[in-house]
Amino acid sequence: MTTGRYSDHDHEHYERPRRRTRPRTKDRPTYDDAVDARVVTVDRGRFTLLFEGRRVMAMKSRPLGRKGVVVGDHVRVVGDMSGVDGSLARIVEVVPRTTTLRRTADDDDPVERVIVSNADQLVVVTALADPEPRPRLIDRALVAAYDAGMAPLLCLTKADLADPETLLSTYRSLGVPWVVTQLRGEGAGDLGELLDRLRGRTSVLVGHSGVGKSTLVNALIPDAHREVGIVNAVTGRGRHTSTSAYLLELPRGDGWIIDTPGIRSFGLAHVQPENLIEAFPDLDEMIETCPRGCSHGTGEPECGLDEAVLAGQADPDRVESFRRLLAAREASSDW
Ligand SMILES: Nc1nc2c(ncn2[C@@H]2O[C@H](COP(=O)(O)OP(=O)(O)OP(=O)(O)O)[C@@H](O)[C@H]2O)c(=O)[nH]1
Ligand SMILES: [Zn+2]
Repeated sequence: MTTGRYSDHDHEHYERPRRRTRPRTKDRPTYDDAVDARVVTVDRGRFTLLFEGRRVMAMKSRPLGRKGVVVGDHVRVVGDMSGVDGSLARIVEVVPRTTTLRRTADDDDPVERVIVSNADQLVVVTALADPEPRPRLIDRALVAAYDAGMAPLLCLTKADLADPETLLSTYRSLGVPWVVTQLRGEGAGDLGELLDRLRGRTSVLVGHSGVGKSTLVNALIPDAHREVGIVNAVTGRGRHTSTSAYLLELPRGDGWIIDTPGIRSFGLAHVQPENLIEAFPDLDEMIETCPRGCSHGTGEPECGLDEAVLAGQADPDRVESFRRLLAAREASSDW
């Protein structure tokens, strides 16, 4: 018997349909004995899975073909699930993803790739000072979040060093929720507000080097042991042994976070103005009158957004913020 479960469903939109070189086998195994697990991290083709509270190593099995398996994936697995040294299970299916976050193409790899799946919140970690906030990068992260259908959260670290007001004024009209944290200096350590925002969700933490992301992860999950500090003077990167994303469970089952030491920028080339404006329901209805092919950017002739502003039907700050994000798609800046 064949089931649809192992058909060649492709959840990765970046992949062009591939010509099938082998006929679909009628007698493909159905893996009734497969169990559910979640991908914790990926290292050179080997996957660390979480299964019944323990870590199990696994590899992809043949039926998956070239389909990617990424951190955050819920997978179906067969084989040795003992997790003992040297054991290796096999991933036979990737459960359809609810969200995907991609990193940008780069010189080494011209394809935008999914790096993390099934996260519902993107936490943009930014220091209020040392290093200075980089609004362009925040904007790009927000575009990635809106496009992926993930809720954005600004996490402003090092509140002992600077006041958040200047930065927040830039994001107020976007309505992005925010929390401030402080893990050094007097009165440091209260993460209650952040924990409230993380509870019951899977959150991806992104941020460029030195913003205090590892410090934060270690404070949230004391046995995470993420490496802190020492930025390499030559590469500008932290001294991470691994650059892969890593899924961690918050204490007391309060939710999941995915740390992403390796992400240096987001793939936004695929983001269409129409995808982005969907995250702005108040503006979405204003573009119905736009001429065909309108990109809704600044200076577009007869864009419905301008008309709505003139008619007092749209908040000019909202329109400006939307257009700023639209323009941030094109900026190519790394973390
Ligand atoms: N003043 C101040 N310093 C902080 C705070 N949180 C972290 N730091 C310091 O900022 C530096 C960078 O912290 P990390 O946690 O390594 O930053 P990171 O974002 O993980 O950076 P990479 O490891 O390079 O990816 C360290 O020296 C921390 O001690 C804070 O709340 N206030
Ligand atoms: Zn328009």
